[in-house]
Amino acid sequence: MADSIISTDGLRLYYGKKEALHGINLDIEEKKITALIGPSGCGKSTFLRCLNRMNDLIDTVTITGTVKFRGHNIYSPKTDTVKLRQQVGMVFQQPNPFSFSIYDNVAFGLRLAGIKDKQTLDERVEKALRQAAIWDVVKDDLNKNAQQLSGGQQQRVCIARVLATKPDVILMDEPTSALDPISSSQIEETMVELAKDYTIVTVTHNMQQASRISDKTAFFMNGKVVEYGDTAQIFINPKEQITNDYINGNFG
Ligand SMILES: Nc1ncnc2c1ncn2[C@@H]1O[C@H](COP(=O)(O)OP(=O)(O)OP(=O)(O)O)[C@@H](O)[C@H]1O
Repeated sequence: MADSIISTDGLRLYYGKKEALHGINLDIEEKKITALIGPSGCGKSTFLRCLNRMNDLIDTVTITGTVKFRGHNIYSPKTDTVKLRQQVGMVFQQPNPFSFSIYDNVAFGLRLAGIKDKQTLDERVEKALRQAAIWDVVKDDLNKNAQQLSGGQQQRVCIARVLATKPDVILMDEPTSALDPISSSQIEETMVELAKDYTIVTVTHNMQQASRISDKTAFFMNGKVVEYGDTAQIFINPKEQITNDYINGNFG
């Protein structure tokens, strides 16, 4: 059996009194792409944000159950959330570079981690931009404001910003939905390349994207996982009729 890097057990999340996740048990396999699919409002983003404690930033949220990252419950009071978010980084739907230079965007997490040495910063920034497949485009323009790049380029800088801190897991919340088709397919290629070294969990509404790039798929409905398995099995031979109906666009 493949190794899981993250596993959730009985994970429940409440916004105030409303329960949005109803006891999720899911194992995320290392160095694979896992796609979270399901109709709008079923809890995909909420679940994704539980994996690096991003929901802590919302006051009304209560969480029960466990989320283990490499065997440690990340909801333990001992967890250093800054470190956790370096290990389990996040890329959002809207590219959100800070309004400062490309270099400073990518170096941001490194400086936060206390790295000051110029040569180390230069090396790590270059490596991250290469991994995000944008080094050749920006290498002569590192001082340019990142917000002046195209949407697809901005998203790559955001991916580089996450990669710079050497995460194990990259969470992606609809990372291509705000991009044009060419930029989207380029980001997809980058995701497949990155999955050789990193674990990726991605939320997507695009069934073709999920079937093209993911290894594993979890189908969510009403705050529960209806079905989870190898992407080929989920798309070709789902166990549940409702999964089949969703994948074939009968509702959504
Ligand atoms: N900050 C919040 N406060 C209160 N309720 C919320 C909050 N964020 C999400 N919800 C509710 O939790 C449920 C799950 O939302 P979530 O955004 O996780 O779904 P989703 O599957 O990612 O949806 P979409 O595909 O539309 O992005 C929904 O009913 C939503 O209204």
